[in-house]
Amino acid sequence: MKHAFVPPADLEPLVRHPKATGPGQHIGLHHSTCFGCGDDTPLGLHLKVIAGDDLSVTAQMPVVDWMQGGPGVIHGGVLSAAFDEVTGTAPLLIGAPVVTVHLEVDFAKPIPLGSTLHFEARILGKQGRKIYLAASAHLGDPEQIVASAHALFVTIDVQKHFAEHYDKRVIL
Ligand SMILES: CCCCCCCCCCCC(=O)SCCNC(=O)CCNC(=O)[C@H](O)C(C)(C)COP(=O)(O)OP(=O)(O)OC[C@H]1O[C@@H](n2cnc3c(N)ncnc32)[C@H](O)[C@@H]1OP(=O)(O)O
Repeated sequence: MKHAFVPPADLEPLVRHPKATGPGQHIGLHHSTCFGCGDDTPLGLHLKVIAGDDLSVTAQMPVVDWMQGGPGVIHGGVLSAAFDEVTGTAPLLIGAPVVTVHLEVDFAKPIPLGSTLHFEARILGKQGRKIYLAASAHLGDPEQIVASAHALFVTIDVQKHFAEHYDKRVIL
């Protein structure tokens, strides 16, 4: 698949945190009302991201009617949000809470309503606080990639980062 993103050649390698979620296990929620992974959002992606056995994760997402963009196919923004969530969860494997600073999505094929997207994301490495990831999605045949993404996240101090807006959080 053609894409423009070029990760730096001198990325530092990373290893799993000793307390990282085990392979095959669901990586815990960011929080229960997160649009990407929360259980308590009436409209949300409800993604369950599963740890791989290295620095990778997987997730599946049924493409349901409210996700429609063009007639009969997924909206590109919904797909981008799913990539954001899946790639943004993977750094928990190295014990790093992060936020997105850059996300690039390549849309290769139309993705029909009624299909199920299978995501895979992997950590490529880091440079200081910057964590680089690559991800792809298929509809059941891993050889047929329908979309791919590259993401750059920056590690944060969770308490400090969200302090200013925490009192405005939505509680359901
Ligand atoms: C309950 C648990 C929940 C845990 C939270 C989990 C939630 C995950 C949810 C899914 C993910 C999301 O949607 S997150 C929501 C969307 N994202 C955000 O709201 C982030 C908004 N941005 C920010 O708040 C800020 O930019 C920060 C905090 C990320 C970085 O600011 P900073 O701390 O001042 O650091 P700064 O020096 O600017 O940047 C650090 C390094 O990153 C580089 N950098 C920064 N931005 C970019 C960029 N767009 N493209 C390239 N590089 C960039 C800088 O050059 C620098 O590199 P160098 O000079 O060091 O080389």
